[in-house]
Amino acid sequence: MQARTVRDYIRTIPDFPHEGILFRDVTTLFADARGMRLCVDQLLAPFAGDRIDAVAGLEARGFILGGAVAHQLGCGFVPIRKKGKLPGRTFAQDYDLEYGKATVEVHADALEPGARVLLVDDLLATGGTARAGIALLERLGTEVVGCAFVVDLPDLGGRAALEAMGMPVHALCSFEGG
Ligand SMILES: O=P(O)(O)OC[C@H]1O[C@H](OP(=O)(O)OP(=O)(O)O)[C@H](O)[C@@H]1O
Ligand SMILES: Nc1ncnc2[nH]cnc12
Repeated sequence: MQARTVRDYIRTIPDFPHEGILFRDVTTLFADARGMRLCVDQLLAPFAGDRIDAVAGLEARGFILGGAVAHQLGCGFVPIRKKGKLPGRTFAQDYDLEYGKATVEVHADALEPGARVLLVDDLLATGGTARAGIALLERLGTEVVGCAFVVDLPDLGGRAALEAMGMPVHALCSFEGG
């Protein structure tokens, strides 16, 4: 039977990358033409009436979605990368992950102050990555109009943390229990 919803295309792999983690694998969603189309359309739907000047995506899976969303909107794409990958002058932000610690960076001249930016990633877990991305975008003087994710893991608290900051959060599906 044909998969119907975005959630149906996502594969769960237990114990990756560590024992006890249920890894929600979006490669099976991205590999499907209809799945990708559903993702891009649904990620944008709540922001249809908003002015969006740019899309920012979080490395790595947020690049795949963010590029497609930016193309659909007809605006530019700004990568928020793991430490040490961007060649120009950067701002950096440390953060905690569900399984580890990391640092993300953005080019200091990536966007004009006042630009209205949509932040895109594949998955929201603790929200540490998204909060680091928002902090970088705000350091550039931009306004983050919202965050759009394919997957929310509500038990890990990311949505609650973002909403407590007053950030609009849009997720296409959720998995209870991590
Ligand atoms: O809400 P959080 O707890 O911060 O977790 C969510 C982040 O974790 C995953 O990326 P990961 O850091 O595994 O990097 P990758 O996309 O480069 O594999 C996912 O793609 C999000 O970016
Ligand atoms: N459970 C999970 N599945 C996929 N990516 C993740 N990033 C953080 N937690 C994850």
